[in-house]
Amino acid sequence: MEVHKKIAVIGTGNLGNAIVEGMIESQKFSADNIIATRRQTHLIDSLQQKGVHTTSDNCQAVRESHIVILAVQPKQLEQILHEIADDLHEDHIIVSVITGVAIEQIGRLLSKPIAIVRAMPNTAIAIKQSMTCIAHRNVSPDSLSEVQSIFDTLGKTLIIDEELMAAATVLGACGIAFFMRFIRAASQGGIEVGFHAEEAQLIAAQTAKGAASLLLAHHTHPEQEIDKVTTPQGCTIAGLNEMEHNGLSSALIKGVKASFNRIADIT
Ligand SMILES: NC(=O)C1=CN([C@@H]2O[C@H](COP(=O)(O)OP(=O)(O)OC[C@H]3O[C@@H](n4cnc5c(N)ncnc54)[C@H](OP(=O)(O)O)[C@@H]3O)[C@@H](O)[C@H]2O)C=CC1
Ligand SMILES: O=C(O)[C@@H]1CCC=N1
Repeated sequence: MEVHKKIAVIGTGNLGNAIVEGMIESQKFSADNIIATRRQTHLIDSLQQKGVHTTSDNCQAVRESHIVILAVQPKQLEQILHEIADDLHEDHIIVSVITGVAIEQIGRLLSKPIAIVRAMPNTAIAIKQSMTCIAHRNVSPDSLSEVQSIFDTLGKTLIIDEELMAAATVLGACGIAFFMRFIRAASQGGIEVGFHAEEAQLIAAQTAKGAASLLLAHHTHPEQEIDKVTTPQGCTIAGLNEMEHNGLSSALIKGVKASFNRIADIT
């Protein structure tokens, strides 16, 4: 489905940039219909070269758009809302990808009846492979499906209760960094056992993609797929058990919980 509505991304940093890149890559959005803002606009010249309208004028971006994606850091939100409040009207849909800020908080800061949806994508949105969790309160079915269809073109989506948004952030958004670190460690191991760095990374990354794809295609539990790899008295079980003796699963679970606990301190 093509998206013809004008979309403003307020705060085109790491995530905002990935969102815009994904929209362009998908060819479902015309670059003409995307307005990307940040104060240092020269840092998004690459988007401008692809036809995106770039500006530091958040109010103009809001006036010219229908959907407003807020992608600034949590500490920058209040000032942004103050700045754009007068230009927001009831036909706008706000999509906040900001960590740790509730819909109710945004609504209170705006004190206007505007549809607000929270979305939690990850940086794989740049290549249309995001996992995006979406939460809303009292948004019309049409507005919700409009927002969901945007993220559907950029990966997979799941509608969740807002209470689960912090958990979604950790598992889905921070998860990109967690899996990257796993791939880096696997690559480093691969170098120890004989590969050049680029070869080791290719093997580790494609293998990680294959493992994830198996779960998504078969709808199996990871242990079922592990059982198919662990030949009796073989090298896989020897390696896996050594990793577990050193706390692999425990470290990952503790890391997820540490990230989750940090979200409560963000705002
Ligand atoms: N990075 C990620 O993987 C994910 C991030 N998030 C959330 O997304 C949000 C953004 O994170 P991230 O992209 O990492 O952070 P960044 O700091 O990279 O991006 C924030 C951007 O906002 C811009 N900005 C700040 N103030 C203004 C302003 N007054 N007007 C316009 N633009 C402004 C900054 O640019 P400049 O200084 O030039 O104005 C900056 O590029 C956060 O709330 C984060 O929690 C959610 C999921 C994943
Ligand atoms: O690290 C952060 O706070 C943000 C939220 C999820 C990914 N990056």
